Amino acid sequence: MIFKRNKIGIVGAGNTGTMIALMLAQKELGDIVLIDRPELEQPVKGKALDLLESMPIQKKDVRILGTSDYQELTDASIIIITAGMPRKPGMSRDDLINTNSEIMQKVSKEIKRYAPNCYVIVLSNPVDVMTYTCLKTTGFPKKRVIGQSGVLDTARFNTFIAEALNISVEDLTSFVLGGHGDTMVPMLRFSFVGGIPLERIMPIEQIEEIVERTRNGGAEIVHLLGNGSAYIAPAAAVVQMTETILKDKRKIIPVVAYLEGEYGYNDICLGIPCVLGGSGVEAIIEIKLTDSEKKMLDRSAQSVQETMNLL
Ligand SMILES: NC(=O)c1ccc[n+]([C@@H]2O[C@H](COP(=O)([O-])OP(=O)(O)OC[C@H]3O[C@@H](n4cnc5c(N)ncnc54)[C@H](O)[C@@H]3O)[C@@H](O)[C@H]2O)c1
Ligand SMILES: O=C(O)C[C@H](O)C(=O)O
Repeated sequence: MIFKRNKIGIVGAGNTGTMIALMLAQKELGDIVLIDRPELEQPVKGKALDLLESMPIQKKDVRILGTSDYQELTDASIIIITAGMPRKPGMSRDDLINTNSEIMQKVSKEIKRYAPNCYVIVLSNPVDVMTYTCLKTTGFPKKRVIGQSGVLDTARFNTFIAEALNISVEDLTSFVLGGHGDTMVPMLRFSFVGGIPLERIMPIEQIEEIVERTRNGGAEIVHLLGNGSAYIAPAAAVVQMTETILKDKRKIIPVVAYLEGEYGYNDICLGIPCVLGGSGVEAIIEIKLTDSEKKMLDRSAQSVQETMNLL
C-alpha cells in the first residue's frame, strides 16, 4: 500500500532537502512539508511553490508546503532531517559536530513536540553521531530513528565497479558497513556482479583503488563542487529509505542504527545491514565477520565513538 496523502516532513530546505522533496514528489509518496529557519521563511516558501508548480508538468498530485512553523509537522509519518552545515573543501564531516549537534537538538525537540509518533531519517553530518543525538533527544524507540550512510556509500562503490567493468549498475550487489567516514568498510566478500563474486572478476589492486575512492567519495564531490557537498545521490538514498518504510518493503539495506550489543558494540549508532520496513528498523542482521573485517569495523566504531566524545 502506498501511503499517498501521508505527510512527509523535511527539516532543512537546502540542497539535499530540496532535492529530496523533488524526488519524493516524483514518486507521489506523500504530501510534503519543507521547513527551514524563520529568517529563510520567504526562500523556503519560494522553493516549495516552485516545486509545486512543476507538478502539473510532471503529472503528480502532491501538496508541497514551505514554512518555518514546526506545527505544520503535526501528524507527519516520516520526518527527514537535513538541517545543518555541509562541509567545505579541506574539512572532515566531524568538523561539523559542534554546529550541527546544536541544530540537531533543537530540531529533534520540535519533532518530538509535534510528531511524537513519526519515523525519523537523519542525513545531517556527522551522520552516525547526529542519529545518536536525535535518538537521545527525542527519546523515540530505536527502530524509529534511522540514519543514512550505507545506501549512498554502497551506490558510490557500485558506480565505480560498473564503470570499471563497463557493465550495468543493475547487476551489482554489495554493501558498506561502519561509520560514514574514511573508515567505512566495503564488504568485498559480499560483493557480486551478476551473481559472480567480485573478487573473481576484478584484480584485487583495482578493487582496492575503488574501495579507497569510495571512502573518499564525499570529499571528491566536495572538492569538485567547491561550495557545498553532494546532494543528488544522497537525496536518492533517503528517498529509497523513505519508500522502503512507507511501502513496508522489508528490504535488507545498510542504515545507521542504534546498537545494543550487536557486533559487540553498545550505545552507539553505526551503519549496519538491517531489515527496513513499515516499523522502521525491524531487525539488525549480524553477519559473522572475518578477523580483518572485524578489525576494520572496530576501527570505524572507534572513530565514531571519538567523535561522540567531542559532544
Ligand atoms: N549522510 C549523508 O550521506 C549526507 C549526504 C549529504 C549531505 N549530508 C549532510 O546533510 C546536511 C545538509 O546538507 P545540504 O547540502 O542540504 O546543506 P545546505 O546548506 O544546502 O542545507 C542545509 C539547510 O539546513 C538549514 N538549517 C540550519 N539550521 C536549521 C534549523 N535550526 N532548522 C531548520 N533548518 C535549518 C539551513 O538554513 C539550510 O537551508 C549537511 O550536514 C551535510 O553534511 C549528509
Ligand atoms: O561528504 C560530505 O560531507 C557529504 C556526504 O556525507 C557525502 O558523503 O556526500
